[in-house]
Order: sequence, then C-alpha cells, then structure tokens
Amino acid sequence: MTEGDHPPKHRLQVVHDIPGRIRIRSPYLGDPFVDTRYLEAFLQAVPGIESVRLNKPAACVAVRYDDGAGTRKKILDVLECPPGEIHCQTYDFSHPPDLTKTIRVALSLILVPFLPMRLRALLTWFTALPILVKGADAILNEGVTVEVLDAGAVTFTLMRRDYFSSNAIVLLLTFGDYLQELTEYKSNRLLLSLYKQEVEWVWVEVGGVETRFPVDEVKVGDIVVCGHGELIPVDGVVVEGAAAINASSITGEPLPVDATPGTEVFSGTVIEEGRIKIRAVRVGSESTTAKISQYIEKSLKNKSRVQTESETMANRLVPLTFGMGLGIFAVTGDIRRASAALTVDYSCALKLCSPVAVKTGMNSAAQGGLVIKGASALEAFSKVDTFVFDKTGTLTQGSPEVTDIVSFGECSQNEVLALAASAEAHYKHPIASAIATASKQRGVPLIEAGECDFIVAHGVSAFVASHEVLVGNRHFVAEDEGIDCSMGEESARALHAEGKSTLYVAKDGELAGLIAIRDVIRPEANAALWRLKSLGIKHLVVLTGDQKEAAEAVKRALPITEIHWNLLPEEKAVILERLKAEGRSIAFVGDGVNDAPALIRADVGVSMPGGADLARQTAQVLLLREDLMTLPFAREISQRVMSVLRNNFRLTVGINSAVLLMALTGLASPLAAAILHNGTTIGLLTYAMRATTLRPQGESEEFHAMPLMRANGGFVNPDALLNGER
Ligand SMILES: Nc1ncnc2c1ncn2[C@@H]1O[C@H](COP(=O)(O)OP(=O)(O)OP(=O)(O)O)[C@@H](O)[C@H]1O
Ligand SMILES: [Zn+2]
Repeated sequence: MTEGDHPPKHRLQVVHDIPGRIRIRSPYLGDPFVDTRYLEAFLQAVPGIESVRLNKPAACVAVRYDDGAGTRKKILDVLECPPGEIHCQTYDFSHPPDLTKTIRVALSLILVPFLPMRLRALLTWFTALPILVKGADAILNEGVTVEVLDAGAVTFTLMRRDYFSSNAIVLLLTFGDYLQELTEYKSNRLLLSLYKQEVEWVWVEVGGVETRFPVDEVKVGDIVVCGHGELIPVDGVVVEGAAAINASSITGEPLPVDATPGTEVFSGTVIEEGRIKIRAVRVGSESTTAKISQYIEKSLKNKSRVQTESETMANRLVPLTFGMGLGIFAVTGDIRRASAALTVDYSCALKLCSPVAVKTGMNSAAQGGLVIKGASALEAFSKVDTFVFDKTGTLTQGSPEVTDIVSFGECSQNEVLALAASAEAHYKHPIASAIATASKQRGVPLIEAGECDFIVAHGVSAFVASHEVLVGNRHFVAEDEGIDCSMGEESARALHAEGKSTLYVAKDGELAGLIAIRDVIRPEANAALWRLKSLGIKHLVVLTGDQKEAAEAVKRALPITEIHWNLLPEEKAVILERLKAEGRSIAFVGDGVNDAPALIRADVGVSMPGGADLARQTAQVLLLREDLMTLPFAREISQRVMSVLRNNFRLTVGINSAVLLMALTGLASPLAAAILHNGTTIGLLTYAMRATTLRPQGESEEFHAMPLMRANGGFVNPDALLNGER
C-alpha cells in the first residue's frame, strides 16, 4: 500500500552543521507539490529560528538559529514531520520556463570571437559565472554533485583560455536545463490539465433566485445551475432540466450522455447542450475531479524501485567521474582531457528521462480511460502474471434482472415478490435493486417492513407485516436457517440450466418461492481476457459469492483458468493469499462492494468505475470507464514504461561510458564530449516520451462488433482473428 494511517517520516540528510547554522537536504523539499513558502513561514515562526532559506532545486533548506540544542531538535522535528498543509493542492504550471538565459549565453558565444582578447576573457568568465557559483555552492554544502562536475569542466576550459569551448559548454548546460524544465512543465501540465477544476464562480439557486457564488462556498445540498458549455463544478444529482453531458475528462468516453432528473453527474464533466439544476452531493475537495487530481499528485511523487535504484547508482558515479578527471590530470598533466572527462555525467539522462517516461505513460493511460497511480503501480502491474476477477459488476454488468418467479403453497407469484421487495427495500446490493425494479414493473405494492437484517453474502431476514421473511441463497435459507427447500429443487435445477441464479424466499419457516436472477456478461469481457492472455497473463481466476451454476455459466463463456464460488468476502482474501503463496503476482479487479479484503491484499488492486470509495482509495489502478478493454491497455502501458526505464539505464551507462573513455584517452575534445553527452540526453528524452505515448486503438468497438462465439461453440481468440489466423 502506498498510504498508511500515519504520514511517514521524511528522511533527512544533514549536509552542514555548525552551532547556530544547519543545512538539511531531503528529497521532498524539491517536490513540485510542496509549498515551500508555507514551510519557510512555518519554520520562521518557530521560536529560536532566525532565518530560513529554502533552495528547491537543490532540495535543501538552510536555517540560522539561536544555537540552542532545543531549537536544533525542533528544526529536525518539523522537517521530519512537516505540517500536512505544505502539500499544496494544485501546483502552478502557468509559467513556462524561461529561455532568456539560454539566449544570453548564445549571444556571448557568437560575440566572443569578434572581441579584443581582454574582453573575450571577461565576457566568457561572466557568462560562466552562474555555473561556477552553483558548483561552488554545491561542493560546500552537498559534496561532489553534477553541478560540481559541470563547474569543473568549465573551469578547466577557462584555464586553457579556450573561450569558444567554454561558452559552448555553458550554452549546452543552460539549454539542457531549459529543456529539462520544459519537459517537466509539459508533462505535469498535460497530466493535471486533464483533471483540473477550472470553475471559479457558480450559479446557485437561493430561494428561487439564481445567485453567483465563488465555487468553494457551495455546500452539500445547494442547488447549482449549469448551462450550455459549462463545466459541472460539483458531484450531484440532477433535479430539474435536461442536458447532454460530455464526460470525456473523467471517463475518456467521447460521446455525450443524457442527463435528466435523477441522473448522477460528476464534477469536471461538461454540458454540451441544455441546462440543468443539480443538487450538490459532494463539493470542493470531496468531488470527483479534486479526488482524481489528488490521486495524480500523490502518484507523481512516488517513484518505482527501478527508478530509485538507477538514480542512486547515477549519483554514486558522479564522484567516480570526478576522480577520473582529476586522476588523468594528475598523471598526464593534460588539462584538456580532464575537462572533457568532467563533462560526462550519468545522472542527468536518468533523472530526466525516467520521470518523463512514467508521466507520459500515466498520461496515455488517462486518455485511454484509467488512472495508474504512479511509478510503483506501473512497475507492479508490469510484473503481474495472474488476474483475479470478482464476478458481479466486474465481469458482468452488475445490474441483474429478475427473470422468473416460482411460488409454492398458497403464496402467489406477486406475493413472493412483494415479500422479497419489502424485505430488501432498504438495501443497495445489486440483487436488492433487481428485486425492487421487478416489483415496480409489476406494480406490486410494498408492505411496511419492521426489523431487517442483512447478512453479507447470504441474504436478508426481515419482519414483513408480522411475518418472518427470509430472502437469500440456498446455503442461507436451507442450511443456516434450517428451512426445508426440497420443494424448490426441481425448479431451481431448471433455472440453473438456463444460466440463472436463484434466490430462496421463505415465509414463517416455510419455502414460499424462488426468484430467478440473471446478470449479463459484459460484451467486451471475452476480448479483454483473450488480449490479457496474449500479453502474458497465464492465470485468469474468478472469485464469486454467487452459486456454482452461475459461476459455471461464466466459465463456459470466458477463457478462465480457475473459478471459485459460494465465497464469503474473507474467503476471497484467503484464496488470494494462497495464490500469492504459490509465487504468483496478482492483480485483483473488483468494485470493492464485497471484495475489499481481496482488493487490499493483491499486488495491484484495480477498481471498477462505480466502485466503493474505499476501493478507489486503496486500488493502484482505477478504471474511469466501464470497459474491460482498458485492462490490457494498462498492461501494455506498464510494460512499455518499464522497458523504457530499463533501456534508458543501459543506454545511458553504455553511451556515457564510451564518451568518458574517449575523453580520458584524448579522443574527444571537451566540446565534442559535451556535445555527445548532451545529444545523448536529448535523444533519450525523445525516446522516453515517444515510446510511452500509446493510444487505445479503438479496439473495443471492433471487438464488440465481432461474434465472440464460433458456430461450433468454441472460443474465438480476437487476437488471432486480427492477425489473420483462424
Ligand atoms: N441482498 C441480498 N438479497 C438476497 N440475497 C443476497 C443478498 N446479498 C447477497 N445475497 C446472496 O448471497 C450471494 C453472495 O453475495 P455476494 O454479495 O457476496 O456476491 P455476488 O454479488 O453474488 O457476486 P460477486 O461475489 O461475484 O460480486 C448472492 O449471490 C446471493 O445469493
Ligand atoms: Zn452461512
């Protein structure tokens, strides 16, 4: 799990510590989502602290204080567990990085050859100054870092009075920084723009009059009025009017859906046509868009193991390069080779490309209709070899229908339905909803029910008009409650043969009837499962609380390798533990309604769109669209991103080592080495972005249209069909 109940303590590195002054580094200080001004102000307010200077790019903070031991400890405490408010909700991406520095350096490069000798030196030193200062600051406060390498390389060329090379190297470095900022800016902006809440003012109906309010003053229960072209600012229910709503920002689904009174609408979706009044159910940070952008912000912060490992390795290589540069200078006295060697650094390609690959991948996913919560989720998902599905609401549409009613004794069919519907009236289980719908359709009036009890994965017991009524599966009614169900055996068997599930209804200790229920398998399920198989998923497992016959119907229709039925929620978790103990890496797909324990235990939890809040919080992957085809798409993205990360590491180490070798042997001049090094970085960056940009290929529609069963009843593998094999 990525989240716990307690915020984790941040790891701190004290880089400089003399009485009265301390300098501390921690990765989170460089985090774009940390509000450093808030943190500065917070520290400033601690008694004993005199001044605070926070350097975001270096992820460092320097604090002057009154030299008391108590104050020093307080500083460390605050930085270790900073106040939660420092995590700003939305980061300001409104300012693109600035190219003027690069242009200034370029001008200097062009001007220098035309200047008299003295001025050449002056201008070149002046241009190089920011890099030299950064290097000096780094070596004093942080040790040998990339900045030190850069400054070293520039100093050496300056000492050789090679002004052209010096300017050219400074230009490459400045331009490289600019490119880095630009890509970060672009990928963050792209990702956040998908979910950003852009509304500031909304119309709220107060006492029949529409009044304008700032969006954060809207409260639950307010009636919000939205018209043509407007972004819906809250989650809520339509109470008046009609509209066509485009939900593509949330679900990725391009076609508008109709909203009429009673329809649930979500913040971040747009009204294409019409005008509606919405009763707000969730507002502000509770609403869907805000939640999704919080997920994304959290995700952006977390790094995969592969990423952390390669960055650590790259950092370790910096002093090594530095040592080699100095070593070759000491041995050969050749300042040119030394400065060429120092232009090489392994970390910049890795530090730059890995996050770009991850973010581009997440962005591709978002456009395909799902949220993957960050690098470690991508990593875990790429390793999965077993998919475990919940049945109801996941592989099936989750809106079951009552198909038949059988009655026994003196009860009529309508009476059986009335008893069941009255007992279930308060529950939200899909079965309860199906029964409610059926009673409404048949115009069966409900009877006032007294005390009701819902037993998870069993059924309901209730007092209806002073009769004791039981509704549930056979195990509950026959075995747990001891009711003689033999009368129903025959009808049940016939119904099961048609792929229907049966509910038993008992009245005052006797079986009153059976209600048959059918839930339809999602049309894309077969294609999605086959596609997963072709992407290397060996085991497809289904766990259901439903009965054997319904389970077998699913097994007949889909390419499933293993299925378990009649399960209680805890039993689903136990099976999952067993599969894990067999060494499998598991993704569990469910809606969290009766499978939360399993969802939490899986290596990757995948939550369905309408899932329970808990599921959405704990799952690492969220489907935003009711489409199982998004699963193989997510799998493809995760594998692609991981292979890019691995290739990046190999290429960076390989190419840079070659350049380093050329520099050390004098084959490459400092300028050539700098060009090669920076060229590699830019090339790898482009690769990272392009390789992780994937589009869902509109496969769902193609697959939907295809007949999924062959005439002889065998399976069709849609992949084989596409590849022309039959
Ligand atoms: N409200 C209810 N009314 C009647 N029977 C119920 C009710 N809730 C559960 N049951 C019975 O218990 C069984 C198991 O329920 P559970 O909610 O665990 O699984 P499910 O929704 O059928 O399927 P899945 O586990 O695939 O999501 C149901 O198939 C049904 O027979
Ligand atoms: Zn039981």
